[in-house]
Amino acid sequence: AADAGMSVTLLEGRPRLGGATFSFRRDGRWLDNGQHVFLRCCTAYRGFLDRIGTAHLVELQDRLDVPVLTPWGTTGRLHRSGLPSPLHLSAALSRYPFLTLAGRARVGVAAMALKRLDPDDPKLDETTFGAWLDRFGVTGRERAAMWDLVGVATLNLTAEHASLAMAVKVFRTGLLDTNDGADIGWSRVPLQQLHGDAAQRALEDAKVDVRLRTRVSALDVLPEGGFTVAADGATVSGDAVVLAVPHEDAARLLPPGALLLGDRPADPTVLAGLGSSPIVNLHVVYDRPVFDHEFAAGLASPVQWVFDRSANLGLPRGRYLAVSHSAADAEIDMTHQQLRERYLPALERLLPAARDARVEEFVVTKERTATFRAAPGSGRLRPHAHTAVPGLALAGAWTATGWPATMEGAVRSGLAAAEATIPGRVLPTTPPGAFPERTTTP
Ligand SMILES: Cc1cc2nc3c(=O)[nH]c(=O)nc-3n(C[C@H](O)[C@H](O)[C@H](O)COP(=O)(O)OP(=O)(O)OC[C@H]3O[C@@H](n4cnc5c(N)ncnc54)[C@H](O)[C@@H]3O)c2cc1C
Repeated sequence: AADAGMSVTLLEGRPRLGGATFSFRRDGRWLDNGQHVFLRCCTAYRGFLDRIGTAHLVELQDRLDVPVLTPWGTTGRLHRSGLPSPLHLSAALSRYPFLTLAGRARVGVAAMALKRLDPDDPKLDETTFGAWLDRFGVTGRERAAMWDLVGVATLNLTAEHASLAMAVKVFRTGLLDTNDGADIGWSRVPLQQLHGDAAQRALEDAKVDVRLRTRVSALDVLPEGGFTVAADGATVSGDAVVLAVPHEDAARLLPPGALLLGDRPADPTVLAGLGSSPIVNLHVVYDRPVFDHEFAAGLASPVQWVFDRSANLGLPRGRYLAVSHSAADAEIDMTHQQLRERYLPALERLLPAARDARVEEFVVTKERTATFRAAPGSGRLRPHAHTAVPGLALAGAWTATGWPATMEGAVRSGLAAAEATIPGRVLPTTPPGAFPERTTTP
């Protein structure tokens, strides 16, 4: 909005920007609240990094390549070639050691059927991805070895709970529509540096009045037009408001009659139906290198994904590992000790070098409401940016972005909300598939 020439005030309840992507200091070291990755197909997110001047601080694989580790020592690889989709995955599939010949055929047939589905078809939001996979005779083992490996990390739900519509979006956009969509990217620096701090600098350069530690308690529509926002004893007024808070907070703050679902008025309390899905991250520092990869997925292990974040702490490679566990309903209430007893032996089984290493630090970060639950029916509960009140727009990864709860969805929602509040103004957007040199003021 500031790029489009608006005078903008940003009210943030926390003492920092960055929202669900943040870092914290512990014993003088920066740890992220949770490992965040993006894919090459996340064009709006990558455009956002470019806009705030941090695109050079991320790594993006030339080609998708994921080592898949097992407790019995066999390592598989999910990787792509330069061939056009779907041939780009055929070599990996034919050599993937965790599928039988029949299993590979079933994966191929299901992938081709999935490519023909439209993620915007509301019917797909009425069933689970798991129920759909069952139609192809996909076994539990194949589901774990292929579909959940990608699906759980991106949807934050297992196939048996995830909406088919969201799964189609992820697998089509990432793996099937183009050959390079799923190349994986990650930050080389703490998230706070990549997002929050850099965004604050970019906003202030764009003359945005950024007010931290300013929690909004009420949002009112004025009879004569315009809005007032009450925040920590102060009142800010404006011609337009973007409400960019999680859905639970939006439900409390939305003025009566404002929410539209499918262009019909809806009571904001229905947003509670979006629910939440937790993520648990474990940060383990060893006294010596134990890991040979940048990251890897685990199979038949409580370790879903493990990342080498040693560079983040200025340690030699392979010493600081971040273990990311999505759809963590069973783990979220475990104690520190229970998580330690579950994950350290599991890491030793996947990484033989960890067996002789000493654990110097074991830190747990839990995000109970990490994302909304992308379950069947969630599509109906995700509003578009515009509301029934002209000048009031909604933003957030939970709104109707077409994406699951991701950084990409969050950025897309922000652009849509800014456009919705500025009638007649065309804002900089990101052309699909392109990584813009720089987002410019129109
Ligand atoms: C542990 C974890 C791992 C994840 N991994 C990935 C990943 O690998 N890849 C990926 O793409 N996505 C990932 N995500 C999801 C991604 O981080 C989120 O979808 C995205 O950041 C949400 O952005 P948002 O702007 O919608 O909401 P948020 O980032 O939650 O921002 C909302 C902001 O509103 C503020 N706020 C709330 N109420 C008020 C109020 N009353 N007044 C003022 N301010 C208020 C909050 O303080 C917050 O800063 C992960 C999330 C978590 C938690």
